[in-house]
Amino acid sequence: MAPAAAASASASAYSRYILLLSTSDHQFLLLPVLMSVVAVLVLQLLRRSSWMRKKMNNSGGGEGKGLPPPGSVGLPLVGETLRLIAAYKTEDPEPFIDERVRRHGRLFTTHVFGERTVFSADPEFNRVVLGGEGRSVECSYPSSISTLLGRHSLLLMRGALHKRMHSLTLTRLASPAAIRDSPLLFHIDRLVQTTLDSWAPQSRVLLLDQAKKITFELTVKQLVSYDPGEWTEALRREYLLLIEGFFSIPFPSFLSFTTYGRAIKARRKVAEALREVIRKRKEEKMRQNDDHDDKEGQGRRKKDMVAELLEAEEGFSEEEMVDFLLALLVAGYETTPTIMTLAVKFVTDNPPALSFLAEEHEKIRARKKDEMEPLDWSDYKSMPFTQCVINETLRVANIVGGIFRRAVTDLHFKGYTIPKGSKVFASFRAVHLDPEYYEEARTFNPWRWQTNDAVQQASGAGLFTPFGGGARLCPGYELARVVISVFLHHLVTRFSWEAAEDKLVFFPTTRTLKGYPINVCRRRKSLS
Ligand code: HEM
Repeated sequence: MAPAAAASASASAYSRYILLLSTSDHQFLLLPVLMSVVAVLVLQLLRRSSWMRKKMNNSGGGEGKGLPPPGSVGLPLVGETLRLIAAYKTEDPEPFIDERVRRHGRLFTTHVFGERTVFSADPEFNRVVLGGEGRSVECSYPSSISTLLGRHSLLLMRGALHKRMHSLTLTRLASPAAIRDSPLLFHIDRLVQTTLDSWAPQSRVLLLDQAKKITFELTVKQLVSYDPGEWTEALRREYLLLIEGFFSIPFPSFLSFTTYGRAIKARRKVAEALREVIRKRKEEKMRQNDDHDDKEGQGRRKKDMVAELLEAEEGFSEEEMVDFLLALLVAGYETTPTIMTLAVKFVTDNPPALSFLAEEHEKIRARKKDEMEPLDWSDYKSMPFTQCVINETLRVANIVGGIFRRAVTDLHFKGYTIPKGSKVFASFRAVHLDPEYYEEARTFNPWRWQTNDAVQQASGAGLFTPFGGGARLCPGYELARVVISVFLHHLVTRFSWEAAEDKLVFFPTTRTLKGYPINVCRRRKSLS
């Protein structure tokens, strides 16, 4: 989630503030609100005149200089935020973008979440934005979000350190080679099976909760090598409070009774727990270093993220390590489980896709010696239709709908000039659901990914970017696929289910309203 949650969370915090202002029992706020409206109007007039000056200067300028993209900035203060929220709270938010693309083209100006924003539904422009990280654009988060993430988190790092830590995360934690050559796939398989075995033979489960539990336990294992147990559960309880903070109004943190205040307190506790682990591991490492002949001890050394950080030549401080680990814990939490859940929802709603999927996994199971045998890398590589289901879920659900960036130079594109300092939103969703690029774009059709190289071609053209791209390409992209695949494997080979009534919404994040309750019926059990 991190980026997704962080982006949509900052959006959400602002929108809640706006919604609060618009309720009638807050008349005592009327005067300050009126004064702010007047101030904002004056500011907008001033800004407009500075844009006009820029326009005039540009009109005589060289090639590539031009006006900012056309559009509408809506109401003072709120801009088009309320319209956007209203659209994204429904099952069909597309008209919000369709309407503006029809009126202004794929690059348009709007005003959302407190700021004039250039909105891109253009795959070419999105490629420019993704590729321009650190040169023409950079990501920026509000301070309330940065405080929760920690200033040394990967999401907030820049420059050479970001490059180094991004590559470390990718190669050590989540690259195909890291997964293939380590016991990670075994751990994933075991965690999924243990969770599924904990379901009563006939029961109702909230699929999203179960998926979140699996991904949290897996990430803890990868970061600090702890197996599920009391420590992990206690950490998860604090962590859930922390996550809520991303979606709350950032009241001053000393107001500890507010959601944001509680989140800050929970962050301190999570950080303290991680700091303690780091200290213990430092002591262990020192003991092992003192005893050069302790071959057994060296063999016991853990190969997790803490080990990587302790061995890094940069010599990270405890605070840096804590921030880095904590943000990784946040990163996969909303995204992977939501895609796990929605993949199940979409195939449940599409019986031919479900039976195709089940057939693929039954074939894999049939090759196994016994029910308990975990999946291996070659099994994972023989799930072509599962990958189609995952791609199509990513395309249709768009858990990370797009990315916010700030232009650090003037951007010139198709005759427009986007002035330095502008906020830009590269919408992946708009491209993924554009009928110009996808046949029957708004229909779930996993078979569209069956042709050779369909993913590579679409990604290369900027038409399929669920994991972003460029320097900030999601380092968890393969890990997420593996976890979702293993989960689908065990679910479809061991259970049948019926889904209860639920509804898909897209604000403040993409999710089903009730967490997708399903009534499951066990067909067989693997672990005893
Ligand atoms: C289906 C699951 C996932 C999706 C759709 C997803 C999507 C994304 C996207 C679009 C970005 C780019 C954000 C930007 O450019 O601002 C990103 C970044 C990131 N993702 Fe993921 N992600 C997923 C799972 C994971 C997992 C499992 C991890 C854990 C390792 C992870 C860790 C991160 C990190 C650390 C970043 C920040 C990278 C940076 O700023 O350098 N993600 N993710």
